[in-house]
Amino acid sequence: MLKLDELSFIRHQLNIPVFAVIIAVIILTKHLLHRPKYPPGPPRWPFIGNILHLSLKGGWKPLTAFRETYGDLIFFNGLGSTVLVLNSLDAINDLLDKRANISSDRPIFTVAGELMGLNQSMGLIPYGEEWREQRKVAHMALSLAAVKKYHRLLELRLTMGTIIIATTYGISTESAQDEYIALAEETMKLVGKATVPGAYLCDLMPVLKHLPGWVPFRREAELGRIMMESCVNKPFQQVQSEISQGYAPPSLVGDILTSNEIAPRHLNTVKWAAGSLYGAGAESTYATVLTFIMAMALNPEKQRLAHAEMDRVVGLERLPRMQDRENLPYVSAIIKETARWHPVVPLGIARRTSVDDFFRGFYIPKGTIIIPNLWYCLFNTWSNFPHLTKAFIPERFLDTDHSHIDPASWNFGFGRRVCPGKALAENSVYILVASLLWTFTFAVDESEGLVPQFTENLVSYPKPFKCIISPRSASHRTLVQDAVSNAKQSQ
Ligand code: HEM
Repeated sequence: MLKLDELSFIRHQLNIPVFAVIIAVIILTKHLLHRPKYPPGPPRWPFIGNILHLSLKGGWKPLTAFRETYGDLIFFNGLGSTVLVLNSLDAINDLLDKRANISSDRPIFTVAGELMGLNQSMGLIPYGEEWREQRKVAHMALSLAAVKKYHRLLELRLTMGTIIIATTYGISTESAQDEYIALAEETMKLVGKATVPGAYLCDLMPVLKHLPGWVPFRREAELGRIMMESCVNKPFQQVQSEISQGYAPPSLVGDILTSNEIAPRHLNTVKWAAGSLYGAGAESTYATVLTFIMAMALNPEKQRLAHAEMDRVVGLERLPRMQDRENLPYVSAIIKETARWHPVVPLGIARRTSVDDFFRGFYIPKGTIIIPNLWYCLFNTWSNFPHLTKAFIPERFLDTDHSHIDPASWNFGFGRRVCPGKALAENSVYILVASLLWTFTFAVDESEGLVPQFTENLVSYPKPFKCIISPRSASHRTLVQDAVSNAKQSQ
């Protein structure tokens, strides 16, 4: 350390500009040495940093391309935002599960959250008391024990949307289709687009939310808000009105509203917890089943193996049931391989850190958005054998040494915000896949060909494709027709 009189001596020996440069270099070096060390990432520009590199328009593809240069942790920084992309299951588990106390918040989506109003739903609500209350409501309907009572409903082979509407609000499947499902599906299209981090410039520069209402993204947000409110309010109000008229069919919302003293502030919690289930559950299940159909059309030999197992275990006289699952290992392996071949939530649902922290020696500032790049993690597991990665090989999950990580451990997220609908989703995907396999053969339409392509929204499903779906035999067709008319009569 130089003393004052030494400094003034040096100043007299050197001319003033040279002295100033030396001092500037010392200060800059000190600053650089003590600057927090962020994880690696693309080069930064002054002020805007490199945040604009973070275009998630191509879904997982641009992030995966960066991974080749920067490794498991990639950091983006600029315009007041910081984003950390995680490219390995170890890193994801370490941060989102083992350090869940600091990584369980969600990003602030100015457009989807604030302007459309989605920040009240369980998936986006900040980590805190209201979130905990909503999870408790969801747990009543979706715990392992609770979903057992839906087996009969699942065996009717209804779509997940119909099941959620029926169990949450007690609304019959036909009126659900007419009144609620079409609206919910339209709303989810907007939401799916709006909840990809960086989907709108306004999410990076929130000040833009003050632009006038005619600006296209503001108009989109207003439409989203109206649709969202309708989706959440309409079925809830129907249950309230049924209760006031003296009869409401059994349902999650009906049971809660009639069995407890509900404080008015809790009404909103129940309403949003219930409304969150359709949004979060229907599309991901639908995407899984469509991905399965595409995989089957492309892999006739795997399909034949599944048909053989089906015929052996279930036979030709009845449709598969829930309790057949443990005797259908190949069908279970097909379901796991479908999740691995194309995960339906390839970038998870982003998180946000709630304190400044160090992770693997790097500084991660409070408020950093965390994106788990699940797609890359699964691709990478077999990256030494690219042909094996892209191929659809259910057999990898029949390995007795269990060397392949079960998709159930990552497909539904991590830590405290893990998907509360996991048990219902697994049951529902199983019964739909088993029933489709029992009934149909899926084949590529040779005149059209089939190249797998997927959408790049939060929930990623196959882009429209053509394939030939035929009943496996006349007796399969008759049996299914009988099952459908019995199901209609029993509703
Ligand atoms: C195959 C079907 C499904 C998949 C792949 C899936 C996947 C996911 C994933 C990856 C998350 C993010 C978890 C995290 O942040 O770590 C999530 C959250 C969520 N899921 Fe699912 N899910 C499925 C079905 C369902 C169903 C059927 C429901 C409800 C009936 C549901 C309700 C939710 C809710 C409410 C959240 C937000 C939880 C929170 O933020 O606390 N999901 N899901």
